[in-house]
Amino acid sequence: MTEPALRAVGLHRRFAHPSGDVEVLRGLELQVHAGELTTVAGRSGSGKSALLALLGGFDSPDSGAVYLDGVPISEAPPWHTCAVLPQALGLANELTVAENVALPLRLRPTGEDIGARVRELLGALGIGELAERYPTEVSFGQQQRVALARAVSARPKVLLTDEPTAHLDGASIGPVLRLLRGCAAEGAAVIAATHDDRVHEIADRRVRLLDGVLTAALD
Ligand SMILES: Nc1ncnc2c1ncn2[C@@H]1O[C@H](COP(=O)(O)OP(=O)(O)OP(=O)(O)O)[C@@H](O)[C@H]1O
Repeated sequence: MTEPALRAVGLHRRFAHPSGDVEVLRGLELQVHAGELTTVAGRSGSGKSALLALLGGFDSPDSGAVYLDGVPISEAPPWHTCAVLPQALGLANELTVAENVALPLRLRPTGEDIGARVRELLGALGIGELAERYPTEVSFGQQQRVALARAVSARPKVLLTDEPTAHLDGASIGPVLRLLRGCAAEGAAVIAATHDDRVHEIADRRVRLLDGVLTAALD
C-alpha cells in the first residue's frame, strides 16, 4: 500500500474555556490517499473545522501528529502543497476576484499561464463575468466559489474544504462538485467537511466525526 498523502495519528485537541474545557478530538486517526475524495460528516460543533485546522497546519494538536507524504507537518509546514477553503472564506477585499484566484499562482508558480488558469476556473464555476469585481461586490455564494477557485488554482496536493457548498443554490452546486472531483482526478487528496448529502454522494469515502474520533459514516 502506498504512503497516504495525508495521515493523522492519535490527534487530541482540547480547547480551554472559562465556561468549561471542550475536548474536541480524542485520538483521531485518518488516512487520505492521493486521488481520493473523503467527506467528513458530524453534527454542528463536533469538531470538523478544528480537525481541518490541524490537518492544514493552522493549529497544533495537544498530542498526535499529521503527516504529509510521510513527513510531519510540524517539521515542514505544508504551505506549498496544501490549500484550505475555510468556512470564513478569507478573500482579500482589496484584490479583484481574478487577483484573488491568481494569488496562490503568483506565490508558487506552476509554470502555466496564470490568466488562462484563472479564466478556466472562474468559467468552470459559472462566475467568469465577475473577474474584475471586488469580493464586496459579489454575493456570498459567489464569494464562496471565488474562494474555492483560489484554493485550487495552484493545484494543491491536498485540498481541505469546510462546507464547500454552504451558500450555494442548486444550480451552483454541480460545478463545485465537478471541481472537487476534478481535483481528486488530477491526483489531489481532497477532504470536505460538510452537512450536504450531495457532497457525500460524490465521495470515495465517507466518515463521521463523533465523540472526537472518526467512524465509518452510516449511509
Ligand atoms: N478557540 C476555541 N476555543 C474554545 N472552544 C472552541 C474553539 N474553537 C472551537 N471550539 C469548540 O470546539 C467544538 C468544535 O468546533 P468546530 O468549529 O470544529 O465544530 P464543527 O463540527 O466544524 O461545527 P459546524 O458544523 O457548526 O461548523 C465546538 O464545541 C466549539 O465551540
